[in-house]
Amino acid sequence: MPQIQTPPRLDLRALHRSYEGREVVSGVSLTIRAGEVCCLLGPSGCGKSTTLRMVAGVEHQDAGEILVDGERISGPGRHLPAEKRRIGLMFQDFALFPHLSVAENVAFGLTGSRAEKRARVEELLTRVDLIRYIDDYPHGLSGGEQQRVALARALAPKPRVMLMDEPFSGLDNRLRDGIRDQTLDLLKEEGTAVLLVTHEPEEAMRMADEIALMRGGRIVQQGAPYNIYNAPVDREAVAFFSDINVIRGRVQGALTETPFGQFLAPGLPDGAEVEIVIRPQHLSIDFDRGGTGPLPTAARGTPARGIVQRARFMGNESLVEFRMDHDGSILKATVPNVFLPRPGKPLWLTIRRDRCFVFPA
Ligand SMILES: Nc1ncnc2c1ncn2[C@@H]1O[C@H](COP(=O)(O)OP(=O)(O)OP(=O)(O)O)[C@@H](O)[C@H]1O
Repeated sequence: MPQIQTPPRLDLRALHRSYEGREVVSGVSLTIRAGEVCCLLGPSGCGKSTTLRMVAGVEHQDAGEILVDGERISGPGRHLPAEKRRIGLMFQDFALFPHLSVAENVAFGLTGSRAEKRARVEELLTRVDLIRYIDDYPHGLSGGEQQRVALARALAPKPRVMLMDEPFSGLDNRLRDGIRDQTLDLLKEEGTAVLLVTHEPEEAMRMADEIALMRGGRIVQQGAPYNIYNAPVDREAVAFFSDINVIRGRVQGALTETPFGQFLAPGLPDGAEVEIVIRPQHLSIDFDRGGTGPLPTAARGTPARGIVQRARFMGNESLVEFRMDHDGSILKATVPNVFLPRPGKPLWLTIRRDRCFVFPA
């Protein structure tokens, strides 16, 4: 039997957009299936919101196509207006209509009989746990409750695609996690394809099935959060998720010699400069034993000595900064719980070789 492939719910093909001669979105392509959440993650100004606005239909791309369920809704010679796209929107300043009740807000975009509308409103308000406020007005609700009403309103007409731009950034930290989880559950149940824009790595890791890492108008890497975190494409991709340490070396015979031992540098020519990038939590600290450190191992390589510059307690871990004997560079290590050695103390560092990333400099 031939397999019938359903097209992705949302399919962006090589979108481009320039303002005043400057390209701010350069060839963005991605697909999202029904029930999946894709996060566009990147620093401010990298073109995330512009991409979202093109999908919403409030802005037109200069080139490229947008398809929903295989139907071209925007491309050369065709631009379905925003209100015909069946795309839901949820933005940071989600303003509910203050003069309409909670029920009227949720029913706003609905068509059908009174009874049908009422049934859908009740269904959604029950699912966001706000049915008791159905006849109240928005001003009486907390920020988090208003946010959930906004979510119910956006989902009420059963949009095929939901666009969310930093939807949780106005909420305080304690509320945010709960609302994120509830939102995610509801989006999954509804089977909507979600394109969510954020500049916060934690939000992307928490929400996304897939992350598209954006920089300078381009998607530089795309994949499951685990893969983006553990197999980053370049130094900036590592640095976007955490503090980093960089150890420099030069390639000789596909190997790079460093004070921490040799590293493989496959495919790089002799003489090439490389950067070995490692996160602070993957450095280990060991005591000085009269001028020597721990014995070298295959997993952790050779130890190198550094002098503690400062140590700070960060809540569930401690951050220790070292000035390294071999080149005076600063390396940072984090350790769980409390470890606060005095400045000036010599200690030895080893690095988890399976957690190092080697990039050409
Ligand atoms: N209407 C416009 N006219 C001119 N330049 C614009 C316009 N809209 C956006 N830009 C520029 O395009 C670039 C990308 O903006 P965009 O809002 O897409 O970035 P972003 O990644 O969403 O950032 P942020 O998170 O800060 O919104 C920025 O340099 C911005 O100044």
